Amino acid sequence: MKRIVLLGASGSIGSQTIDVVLHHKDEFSIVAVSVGKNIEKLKMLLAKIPSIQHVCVADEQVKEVLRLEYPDKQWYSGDEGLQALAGLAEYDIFVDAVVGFRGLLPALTAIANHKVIALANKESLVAGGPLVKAALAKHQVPLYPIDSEHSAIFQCLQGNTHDSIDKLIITASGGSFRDLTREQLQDVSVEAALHHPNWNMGGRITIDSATMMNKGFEVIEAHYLFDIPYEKIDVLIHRESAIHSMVQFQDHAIIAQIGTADMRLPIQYALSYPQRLKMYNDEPFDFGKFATLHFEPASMERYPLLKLAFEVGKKGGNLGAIMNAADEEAVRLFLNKKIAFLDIETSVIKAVEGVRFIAEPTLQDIIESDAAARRFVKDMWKGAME
Ligand SMILES: NC(=O)C1=CN([C@@H]2O[C@H](COP(=O)(O)OP(=O)(O)OC[C@H]3O[C@@H](n4cnc5c(N)ncnc54)[C@H](OP(=O)(O)O)[C@@H]3O)[C@@H](O)[C@H]2O)C=CC1
Ligand SMILES: CC(=O)[C@@H](O)[C@H](O)COP(=O)(O)O
Ligand SMILES: [Mn+2]
Repeated sequence: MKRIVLLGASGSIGSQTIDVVLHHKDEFSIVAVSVGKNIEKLKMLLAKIPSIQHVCVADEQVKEVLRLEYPDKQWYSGDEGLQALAGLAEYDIFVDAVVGFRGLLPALTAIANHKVIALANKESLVAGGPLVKAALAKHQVPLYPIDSEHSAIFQCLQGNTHDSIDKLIITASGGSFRDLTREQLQDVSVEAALHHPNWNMGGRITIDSATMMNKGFEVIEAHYLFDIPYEKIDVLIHRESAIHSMVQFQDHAIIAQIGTADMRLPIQYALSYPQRLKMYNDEPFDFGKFATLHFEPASMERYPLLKLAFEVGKKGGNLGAIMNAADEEAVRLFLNKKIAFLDIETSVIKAVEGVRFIAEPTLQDIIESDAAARRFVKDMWKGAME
């Protein structure tokens, strides 16, 4: 029985992780969860999953109220609470499914605590890739990707050596606005942006898919996860999201992982690796629904944030932290209808140019760069927020 600590239990990945766990009760149990503000969902989880002993919520006062209601649980709050869950002794797998930069410190704590990492929180690698890699090596801890493309690549690599890889081919749906020109992006709505063609996900990542910031993050994530130089990572637009990514080998063989657009497979594989468990929904991929698959190289002109991510990845330093933080703030402003869709790109590009570059950042530098990039974007749009 593998015991799981799950950050972000109320979110899209969190909910699907719980679904996987509850369908494999002999394999997994959840001992700790965190949510942000969704207390209704938390109460539902506590009623349904008695094995949960430790609970973290975002707000300290909310925690105190819940402590009185559920005195048999251990309660935590805020970012310190997330780290406390990561540092618990009695568990096996740390599932990082909280959104944003706040996933980084708990990931580092869980690694230092010698727990197996199942990583959905790609921001940890975008902002702190070298720190995460160094910690994994130091503590000899495995990390399994949950992100669908990286799970696909991880699956394609099974049984193949690193030196046999020619390149990674990361597929991209193109996002909510893939059929619009850049001119047509001027005044698109939040509601339209939140309508992803193939996946049902949290708000931030859905907007990131539309700007292709998500794909840029995934390029950096792949660079760190698989130790592959940026020159050997391609992005291919594939509208159907049937092929979740591919690896081209030295002999030009290409291995692809195909499946329904359903995160329960990558989540389950990260939890059960190296085993493959039965998928309980019994809805295997239906080739009849995918008679034609489309492929097209991703245009760097159409998607400037994808271009920026390659540049940021190659320059390294604190630029990943700056890019992620600026994007987090800009997406929040867009979702709150304070800025327009294309202002997200402007915010991120200007923050990457404007916030001080540090070539070899410490963890403290990364934390400060994150804060500086957020201030930069807030200052940029001060007028819009009043
Ligand atoms: N959704 C997907 O299919 C995929 C997601 N990912 C990655 O997985 C991660 C999670 O994404 P997703 O599940 O879509 O996101 P969601 O927005 O659906 O969920 C985010 C989770 O983080 C919690 N959270 C938000 N703010 C805070 C806070 N201030 N303090 C503590 N917890 C907080 C939310 O809590 P609450 O709602 O209670 O406020 C929720 O549990 C991201 O890093 C994303 O990039 C990667 C691949 C696919
Ligand atoms: C499900 C998943 O892994 C997301 O990151 C997904 O990749 C988003 O789709 P696109 O970024 O390809 O639009
Ligand atoms: Mn992905």
